[in-house]
Amino acid sequence: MKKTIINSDQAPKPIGPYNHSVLVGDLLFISGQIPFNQATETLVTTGIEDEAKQVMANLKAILTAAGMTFENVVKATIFLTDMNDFAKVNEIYGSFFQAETAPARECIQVVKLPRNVNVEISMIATK
Ligand SMILES: C=C(N)C(=O)O
Repeated sequence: MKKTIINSDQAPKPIGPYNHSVLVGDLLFISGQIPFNQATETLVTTGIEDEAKQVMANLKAILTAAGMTFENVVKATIFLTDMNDFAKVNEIYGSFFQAETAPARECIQVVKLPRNVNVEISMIATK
């Protein structure tokens, strides 16, 4: 099995022993992204919509580094600290996909996320 590590300098530096993404065959496994803005080196704390937008921007940067787009995404996992944010996050997340071809997905409420953020999203994409 050949693993190719793909990182992006436009996405937040990993905060643990992981890489932004790992390509195995045609599958790209993208680590969960939190709302950290690498350009300003700050966490986005201005509300769940802004957090979700930053997470999607980080995911886009990693997809771009791998030569992919959101069109390539086949699976997503959304972690929320408050399921009451579901509708707001859905609206932002949904703006990146066509409903007919949107990836498979699950959405899970968790007690806590790294750096006390309110949303984290991981993805799997394919060439
Ligand atoms: C933010 C992460 N993806 C992590 O800590 O694993």
